[in-house]
Amino acid sequence: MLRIAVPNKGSLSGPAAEMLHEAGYQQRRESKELRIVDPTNEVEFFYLRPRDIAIYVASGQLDIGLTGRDLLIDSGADAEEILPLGFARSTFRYASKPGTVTGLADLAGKTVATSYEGIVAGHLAEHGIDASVVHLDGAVETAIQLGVAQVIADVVETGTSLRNAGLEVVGEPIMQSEAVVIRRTGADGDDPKVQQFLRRLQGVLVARTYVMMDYDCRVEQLEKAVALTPGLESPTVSPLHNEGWVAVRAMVPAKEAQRIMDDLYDIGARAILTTAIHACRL
Ligand SMILES: Nc1ncnc2c1ncn2[C@@H]1O[C@H](COP(=O)(O)OP(=O)(O)OP(=O)(O)O)[C@@H](O)[C@H]1O
Ligand SMILES: O=P(O)(O)OC[C@H]1O[C@H](OP(=O)(O)OP(=O)(O)O)[C@H](O)[C@@H]1O
Ligand SMILES: [Mg+2]
Repeated sequence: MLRIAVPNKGSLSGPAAEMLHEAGYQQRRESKELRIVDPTNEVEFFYLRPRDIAIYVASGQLDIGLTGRDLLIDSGADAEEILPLGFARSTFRYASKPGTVTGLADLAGKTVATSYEGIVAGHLAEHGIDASVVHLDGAVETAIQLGVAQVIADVVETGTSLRNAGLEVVGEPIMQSEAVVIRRTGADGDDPKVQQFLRRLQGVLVARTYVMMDYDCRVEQLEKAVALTPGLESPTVSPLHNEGWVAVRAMVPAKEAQRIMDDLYDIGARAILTTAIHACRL
């Protein structure tokens, strides 16, 4: 049975459970459940604190974990990222009161408050900056106002929390994060159960980012049309009853679907339809 760690709380837990559900896995019905078995898929899910997931996976007791890239790096655990999942996207940045710190070099001698001590200590050491780090559990934006630190290092998504606290970012982002699948460093990459799990999640990612496009076009326009909709392998082209016309079917990136429909229309394609993809195995 495959043993998988899933975030039990916080920003990652809802979208992670949703993705697993879309991939056909049974999920817990109630937020207090800490472990469930999905007998049909032969998977056991452990609902753990996002911060602890890399540690469990590195210990070898669990095969796979879903967590944030920033949490993985912060933990320093012996685990590696094997699939980015495209949700909980954020940057990790320094911030301070406007005018107090203008660049990275200004951090020397300052105190940085953060919940991600591992990332910050590593980043400061890498740049040879001698600053103190104070660990806080959350809501670190307030640390400056309350005099615990002059600088914070935290997750930034929309920037609303920083703005509300009257802070501005300092320097370039320390890292870009998103939810990721992790395994123990050097674990057997060919394990068929792990491979099947990853294929299912990849199927969800494709179903979320692509749509199916169908249209009719004249044979003379086919080459131009196919250039607009090359599909993943190659589009399906079938003859229509009306001579000189063909029907074309290809997957296209959802974000570009409207632009592609306009371009197809302009070269004479008609009856252009897009439909959602519910599941997929590439
Ligand atoms: N506002 C946000 N937007 C996107 N990702 C976020 C946001 N806040 C936290 N994350 C991501 O969530 C993960 C942290 O999850 P965790 O549950 O520890 O904290 P949280 O989501 O801040 O929840 P809580 O504050 O309730 O503990 C990290 O990967 C982080 O990058
Ligand atoms: O840029 P934004 O869109 O404002 O998002 C970033 C904020 O979201 C998270 O906070 P959360 O609400 O989880 O509280 P916490 O600081 O206590 O973790 C994070 O720690 C930032 O404070
Ligand atoms: Mg938080």
